[in-house]
Amino acid sequence: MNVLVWLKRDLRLHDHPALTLAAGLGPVLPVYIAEPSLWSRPDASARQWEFVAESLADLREAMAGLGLPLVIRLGEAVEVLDRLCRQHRIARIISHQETGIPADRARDRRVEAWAQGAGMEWTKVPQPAAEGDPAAQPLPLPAARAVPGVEPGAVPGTRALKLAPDPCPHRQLGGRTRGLDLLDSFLARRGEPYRSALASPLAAERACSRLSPHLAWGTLSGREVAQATAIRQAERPGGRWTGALAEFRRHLAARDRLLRGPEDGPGLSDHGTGAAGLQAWAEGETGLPFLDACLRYLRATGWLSFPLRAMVASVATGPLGLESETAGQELARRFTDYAPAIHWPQILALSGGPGGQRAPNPVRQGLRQDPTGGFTRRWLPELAAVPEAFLHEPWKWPEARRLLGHRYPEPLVDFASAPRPARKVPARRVEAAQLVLDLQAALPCRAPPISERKS
Ligand SMILES: Cc1cc2nc3c(=O)[nH]c(=O)nc-3n(C[C@H](O)[C@H](O)[C@H](O)COP(=O)(O)OP(=O)(O)OC[C@H]3O[C@@H](n4cnc5c(N)ncnc54)[C@H](O)[C@@H]3O)c2cc1C
Repeated sequence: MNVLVWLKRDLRLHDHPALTLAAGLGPVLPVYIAEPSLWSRPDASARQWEFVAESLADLREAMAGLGLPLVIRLGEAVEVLDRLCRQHRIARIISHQETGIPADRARDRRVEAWAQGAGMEWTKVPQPAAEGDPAAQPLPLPAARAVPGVEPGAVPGTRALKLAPDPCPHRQLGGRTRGLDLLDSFLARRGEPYRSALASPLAAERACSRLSPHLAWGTLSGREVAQATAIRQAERPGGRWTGALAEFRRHLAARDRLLRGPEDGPGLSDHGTGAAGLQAWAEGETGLPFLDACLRYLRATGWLSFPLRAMVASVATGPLGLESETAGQELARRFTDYAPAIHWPQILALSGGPGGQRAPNPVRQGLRQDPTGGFTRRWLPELAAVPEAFLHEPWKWPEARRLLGHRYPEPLVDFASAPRPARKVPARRVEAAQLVLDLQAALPCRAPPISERKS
């Protein structure tokens, strides 16, 4: 029986239950479909596609080593699957289960309707969980035979997908090899100060695992990352490692819970309010230096640590008054690691969900997390002349009139009098948001962004 394995956010060969199942049934045709209708959504971006394209090239090479050509097609899922199944006498399709936004689910419903009409069996298997059955080992490389004679097809470029230019000079690069290098260096060296470094913009870049795009697009499985961490824990490295590794596993478990939680996320049909603050916020031109530095860093790298994501999101939906969907879409496009099942519950939780989060004050955050201003100055060169004492509040600088309104904007909001957001959250979203709040409450860097409340 010829079996088609439909790859989506699982761009690897290792620990791949769908591929393992297929390999046991007969010759395999692994296919990735670049779907224009999904890549034209307002939460998709060229930086995400470029990461995926690099991961596909890496996967293609790894599969070639096993004699298994990776097939890549540009087109809508139903048409591509229909054509491949007819041309190559496919009897069954196997893929992983996904949590996603309504657009993904609508696509899945169309594929289900087609499969039913065509008499095609489509089996969806769960992605391996990071935590759960401790005896369940990551799956080894499958010994698969290929369906012969399939034209492999090229990896489409961003132009073919009509993605807008999205310069991201410090973006993380895709491919499993890079993911494994990050995992090794995190567990061997970088991760020791993980707990204390999360909130610091300078330290987090190195002390966080930086595995998120690899987990989001599946070049590594959560289970293999958790298992490698368990092996490191068994070595009892001691000192700060003990807390760091336990905390890291807790985050992997939180990811699992969100991926298995209620599917949610907005329809993404709403392009937002067009509020005047949107562009300033998105470009890092709000006049609040630490916030702007974080936003510009995100634009250039595609990544921010958890506490800083929480700050930029809650300032947007709180004091700046942006719609959560608008702000969430803007952030989603900037994140190379965009994962709807994680992203949207976070956005909802930070925009007035259970517990009604109040935005942290970026001035206070700047003074606390970047006291000498190294990070802020790096991303805001126009503040070079501002003395350290005024860097996070340049409007208090006696010579501010030389700067504000010319080379750097006046602050967009007066933070001291910013209102608390109050939005009604639909009941079906509450459970997902609550998971996020549980995690936030337990974060070691309690201090800054999320738990801070102004009197
Ligand atoms: C507003 C907002 C939006 C977010 N959007 C995304 C997103 O689109 N994609 C994404 O992967 N993460 C998202 N996160 C969660 C978190 O910020 C990132 O996973 C993390 O910063 C990625 O860096 P890292 O890989 O170095 O994480 P580490 O701290 O090293 O954690 C390891 C892994 O655990 C998972 N993880 C970490 N924190 C969380 C969390 N709070 N909830 C669920 N899983 C977590 C991630 O897969 C991460 O790669 C968001 C957080 C906020 C506040």
